[in-house]
Amino acid sequence: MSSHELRLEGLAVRYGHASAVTGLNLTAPGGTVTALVGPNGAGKSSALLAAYGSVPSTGRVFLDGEDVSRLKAAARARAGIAVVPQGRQLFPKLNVADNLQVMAELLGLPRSAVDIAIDRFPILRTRLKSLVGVLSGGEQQMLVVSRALMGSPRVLLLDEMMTGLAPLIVQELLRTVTQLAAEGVAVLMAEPALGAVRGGVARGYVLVRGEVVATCEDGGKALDAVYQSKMGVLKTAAH
Ligand SMILES: Nc1ncnc2c1ncn2[C@@H]1O[C@H](COP(=O)(O)OP(=O)(O)OP(=O)(O)O)[C@@H](O)[C@H]1O
Repeated sequence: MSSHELRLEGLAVRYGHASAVTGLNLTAPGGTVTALVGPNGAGKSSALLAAYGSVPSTGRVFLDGEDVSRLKAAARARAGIAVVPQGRQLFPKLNVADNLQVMAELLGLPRSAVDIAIDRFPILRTRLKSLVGVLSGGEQQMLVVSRALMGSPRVLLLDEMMTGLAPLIVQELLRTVTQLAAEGVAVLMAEPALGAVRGGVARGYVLVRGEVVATCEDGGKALDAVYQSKMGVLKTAAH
């Protein structure tokens, strides 16, 4: 079983004159879940989308040591980087099976890949012909995770995956994600607060205004404490 790695070196994202991410250095090794925590607007989504290749950036992105910075998003997806985007980006007027088929085609996978993806969460099989727009938030998120895993990715980027979901769904998704990490997938999870997922996180980075202000290798609980203390300092400084 091989363990994968995502490495970002000097990653920077700008929107016009505004800087969203500045010189981000980060490593997400397989075997564990790495978190990227930070308040709204910190640049978490921008960093993940830049790693995936769907927003322009400077700096370098390495997948298992290989520089993929020059590849477009579709090529990075085929190389093994998958994303669960904030807002899910499903096709609400297509059914569950057809949403998965779109990704199968993007990745050049056979029709059987759709069946395998559906079986990842049993509830999806019962909703196969349902339009995605009528699924619950939890069902939609399971579909997005199944879709992200279709190409057996080496790197999995999760952008606020747990926001607004019921605790039972959060725990089910967290089990799936920690299992994938244990199998060697490099998992990078961006969240504005660790909350219920603390237990699944092994290490992480605190991002504020596009910059890493702290790192932690001692588990989710310790990372949360570091994050809280950084936010406290920022609040105090603002007063
Ligand atoms: N498409 C865009 N055009 C212009 N500015 C943007 C765009 N996307 C994000 N930004 C800005 O970049 C900064 C970082 O946003 P980003 O969404 O990456 O942060 P975030 O940490 O993911 O926040 P959130 O939790 O609110 O999604 C913010 O100031 C945001 O307003």
